[in-house]
Amino acid sequence: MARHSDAFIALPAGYGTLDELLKVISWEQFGIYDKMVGLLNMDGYYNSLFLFIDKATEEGFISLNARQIIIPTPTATVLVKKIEEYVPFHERVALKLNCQTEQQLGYPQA
Ligand SMILES: C/C(=C\CNc1ncnc2c1ncn2[C@@H]1O[C@H](COP(=O)(O)O)[C@@H](O)[C@H]1O)CO
Repeated sequence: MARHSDAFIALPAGYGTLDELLKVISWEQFGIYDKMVGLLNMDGYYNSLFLFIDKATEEGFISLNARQIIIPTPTATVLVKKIEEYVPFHERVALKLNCQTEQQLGYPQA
């Protein structure tokens, strides 16, 4: 399913959504996908997650390039606009993996 998607978005939710969100961010980090990862940060729901991500970036656990993978938006309207305007840029990722590697790692197939 991920392979056929135009973008990944997460709405305010719980563990299951966080699981999927962090997974696609990780895939993007390794260059498996280069699709927009949008977060509907309605009423600042995910502000504390961004505080954590910024701390991890400051501490060097997340690269500055990888920090930019996730794109927060305050409303659904802005989220859709950002998806329409999104331009992929692979240079932000540290390592480019291909589909064969993806299969070897056991990532889900479409
Ligand atoms: C095996 C995989 C994922 C397992 N998790 C889920 N699978 C399917 N549907 C899910 C999963 N986690 C949540 N959901 C659905 O999303 C709703 C929101 O959940 P959240 O925990 O509040 O984010 C929930 O109601 C479920 O319908 C593959 O990676």
